[in-house]
Amino acid sequence: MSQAAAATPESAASHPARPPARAENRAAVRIGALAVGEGLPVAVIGGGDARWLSLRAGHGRRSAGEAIAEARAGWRGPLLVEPFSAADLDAVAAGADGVLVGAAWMQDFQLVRAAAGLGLPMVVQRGPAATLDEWLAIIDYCVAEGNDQVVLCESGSRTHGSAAVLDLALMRAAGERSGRPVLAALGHDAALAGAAVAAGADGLLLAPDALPGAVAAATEAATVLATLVRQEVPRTVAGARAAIDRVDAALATVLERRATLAGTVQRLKPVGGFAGRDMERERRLVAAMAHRAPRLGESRLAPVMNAVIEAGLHLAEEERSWA
Ligand SMILES: O=C(O)C(=O)C[C@]1(C(=O)O)C=C[C@@H](O)C=C1
Repeated sequence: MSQAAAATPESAASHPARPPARAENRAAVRIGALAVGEGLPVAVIGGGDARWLSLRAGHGRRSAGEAIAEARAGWRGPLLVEPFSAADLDAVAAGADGVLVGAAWMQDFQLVRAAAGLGLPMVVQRGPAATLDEWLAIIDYCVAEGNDQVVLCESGSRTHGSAAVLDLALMRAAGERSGRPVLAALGHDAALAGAAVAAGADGLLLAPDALPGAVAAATEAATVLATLVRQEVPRTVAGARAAIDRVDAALATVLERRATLAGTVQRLKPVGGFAGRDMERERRLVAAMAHRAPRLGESRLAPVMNAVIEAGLHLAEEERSWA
């Protein structure tokens, strides 16, 4: 660390916090072409990565075969299906890539066993009053049927008759204790997508009819935020490039935001733009950044930040309203 960096007030005294190291790549479960639990990216089910269909929604009045065929007609990717009863299981086996065990019937052991017997991957939602032990016990029912492909999905507890409250600590504990991938069921609202990703969700489950805005917000959290809060260790060129693409997505988001803020400073300063350049301020911000990027260090960061700052100043001059 240089003396200048040590003297910089913006810089933290201690080392920057590392994203939590979580047991990535632990026991990935494949749902069709989608691998859940293989690290990043976090899967968005009910979004671009996979769809799901609930036969419960129709209370068994609709033919399972027809409903699955209809879902398949509009979607070629991975499809999860939640059966209404054992009568649906043949159609599920024929047309689905995985079975969703809904929160309402997590403890219908007969149906869970029969569904597990299909051999398809199982996504097991936690019943609204189920404890962690009761939830994890469902894995044993599946394994007893010879089905080891289990993903756990936290879908919330009911408190005082209100909407379900997602328990992200429980989701995390379920992942750690079981060594299985975990999902967070967000319903129609992606407001907790970032929190779920930070808490270690391997995937987000949105309602089948979630609006595009919610899908976009969940996808953004799964891509951009996940990169900032989770570590990944790719082992192939393709994997490393995919990881770089995610980092670049985060970098672009941050660069755009920085350019906007730099433009604000130009408008507010007595002398803005290149004419008002403050090299001492630039030196100090590079020194502060070197704390978070110690291997790059000040000497490598300085030209990068010079380019970033100059791009911001050019943009501000183009959009000149401060002059
Ligand atoms: O902080 C300022 O005074 C700015 O104008 C912003 C900014 C920057 O982009 O960070 C740009 C030019 C200055 O030389 C220093 C910093």
